[in-house]
Amino acid sequence: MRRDGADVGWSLVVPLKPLVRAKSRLSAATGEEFRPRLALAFALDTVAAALACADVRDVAVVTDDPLAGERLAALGARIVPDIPARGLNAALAHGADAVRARRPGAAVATLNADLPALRPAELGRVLHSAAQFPRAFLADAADIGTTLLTAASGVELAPAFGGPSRARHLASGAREITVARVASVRRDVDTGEDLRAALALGVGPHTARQALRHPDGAATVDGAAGAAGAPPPELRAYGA
Ligand SMILES: Nc1nc2c(ncn2[C@@H]2O[C@H](COP(=O)(O)OP(=O)(O)OP(=O)(O)O)[C@@H](O)[C@H]2O)c(=O)[nH]1
Ligand SMILES: C=C(OP(=O)(O)O)C(=O)O
Repeated sequence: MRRDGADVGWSLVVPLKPLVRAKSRLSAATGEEFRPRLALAFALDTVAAALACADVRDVAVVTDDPLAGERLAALGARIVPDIPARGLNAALAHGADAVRARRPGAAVATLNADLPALRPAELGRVLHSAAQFPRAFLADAADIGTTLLTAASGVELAPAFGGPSRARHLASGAREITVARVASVRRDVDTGEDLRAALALGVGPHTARQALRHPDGAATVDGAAGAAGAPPPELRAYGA
């Protein structure tokens, strides 16, 4: 609550599967051992960048994973236990309910946990645009899925994620956000190719560290950095 009494700022809901099952489509590119570590790194970079966004008031992570819960709570996120075996949309509705149980007038935004290149200022631009509509969403980089869905104060979230969710969210009456210069908010990582695209944008420090540890990762990160010996852009603190 601001000093003038206004109840402002977005409450974010971030869903995260147990790490043992997360990012299954990445295992072909990264190997089974590395996949859960990367899934955790993506979530840490996503949540750290979200918490650094001036328009974000708080972040609730819906997860049953004990390690991820501990690490994300240490960043400042609230951990909401999942409803087991009900899937992503139930987890998101549950997270929004948990937020609004504490703050009934909350404006809620869901954000996927696989956005390792997320920039706080870009998330801010998306949220400013979303604030004009009762419900709004941002399509993923492939223009097929969704990375963010918002519901204004008093509006039901009604999430319809999974597969081609951009079309589903459009059909549900949510407004598509088309603001420019928000590539990092759309850059979800499901495959090895997506990971290379995120590294080229510049990922947060947790993902950068994992990429450097991976047998093939150092070459990828050096490639993204450009000049040999220069500090990779991925290792910089979050910038605009
Ligand atoms: N809490 C919770 N989060 C989920 C659930 N299913 C998916 N998610 C999260 O929702 C986002 C998008 O999920 P998916 O694309 O289905 O799963 P993923 O782990 O990212 O990738 P794949 O395993 O390759 O499908 C990610 O942040 C997931 O961790 C669920 O049942 N509960
Ligand atoms: C669940 C979704 O994401 P993903 O691309 O990770 O499957 C979605 O876009 O609705």
